[in-house]
Amino acid sequence: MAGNRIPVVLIAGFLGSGKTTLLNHLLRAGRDTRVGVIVNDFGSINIDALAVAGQVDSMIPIENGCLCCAADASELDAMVDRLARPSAGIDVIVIEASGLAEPQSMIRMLLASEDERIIYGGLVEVVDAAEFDATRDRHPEIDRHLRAADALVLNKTDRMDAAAAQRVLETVRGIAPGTPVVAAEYGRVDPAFLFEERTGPADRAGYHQLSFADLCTEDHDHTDCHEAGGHLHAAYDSVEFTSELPLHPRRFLDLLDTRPAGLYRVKGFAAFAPDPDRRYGLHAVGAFLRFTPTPWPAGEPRRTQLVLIGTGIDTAALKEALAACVEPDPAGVEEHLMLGVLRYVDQPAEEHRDPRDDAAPYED
Ligand SMILES: Nc1nc2c(ncn2[C@@H]2O[C@H](COP(=O)(O)OP(=O)(O)OP(=O)(O)O)[C@@H](O)[C@H]2O)c(=O)[nH]1
Repeated sequence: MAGNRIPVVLIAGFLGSGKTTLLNHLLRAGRDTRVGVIVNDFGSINIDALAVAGQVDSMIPIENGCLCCAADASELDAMVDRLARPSAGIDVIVIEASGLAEPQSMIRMLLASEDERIIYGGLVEVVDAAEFDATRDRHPEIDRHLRAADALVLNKTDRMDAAAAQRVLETVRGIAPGTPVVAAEYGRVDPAFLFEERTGPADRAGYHQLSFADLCTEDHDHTDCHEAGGHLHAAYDSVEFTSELPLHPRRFLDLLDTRPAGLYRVKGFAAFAPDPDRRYGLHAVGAFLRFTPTPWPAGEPRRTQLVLIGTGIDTAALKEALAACVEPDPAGVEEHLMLGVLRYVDQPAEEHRDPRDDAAPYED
């Protein structure tokens, strides 16, 4: 009976748009809803999974490759099935796609699922309002992603003035006419916008959830884009970096401050030699850079783990440069060298922002 099926909601959006932040918000705000989560990150270190761990009823991380490139749907099917088993008591399953995912491929997999306990609950596309024009210039295929969405979250509106936000809103509405759009800061949207309304009656105004047939019509487009290199993956490389020894703050900051424009996304956790008791969550999205220090969770190794994603980057040189940031003699590094890092730490002045809404894990 379709009415009892567990909806599977897909959250997608370009690199750094705020998918994990939105997911963390939903997990906290939708207290009465038991959410099962599948998190698919681009690299082999699943930073996103680390960022939601501990806040979720049931989570399955997927590393090493984007789900949308999986040859068949069976892997995804098996995971969804695990979460949908009655003993898990899950009300809704949310899949966070990687920032380079091709949402149509994932929708197709979900619609093809023969699991009778689930039903595709729609695609929610997160848009970074502040980066929207630049991202669209580089990747016109983003329009196709917006058109596949059932709901759009225009995120990061705090990073621009009201007129600019309105202009982006109108552009987005023009690309995907009829699709509900909600403006948000730090992914703070009413969970009902994603969970209940998205899985509501298919005939209400504005609702145009894609059917399998719609996707097959777009297949042509999709195949072409894979082959012609239009798929977002085709243009991007990633570097993963792990170190058991802490980093030298100045050397690491120099590397970040001079990062090439193509290095669009950096995320992870850093350990710095002069501040051994704190773990520095790190996010760079385009030119934006921020560190979020929190105490190291008890029992967790004080290890630096980073994922760097970019286009036209020299991955070998980047790995070498990162290795050169490792400090073999942590005790000899002076504390004042942390000042450069602290420039990128948010001050508590951001009163209206609940820091727990950030993608970094605050619930130690
Ligand atoms: N100013 C501002 N920053 C935000 C907002 N939402 C998210 N961020 C920040 O943007 C950065 C990236 O957020 P994430 O939630 O990790 O983005 P993501 O889409 O999951 O990233 P990928 O999985 O790498 O594609 C983090 O530093 C967030 O704190 C927002 O509304 N305003």
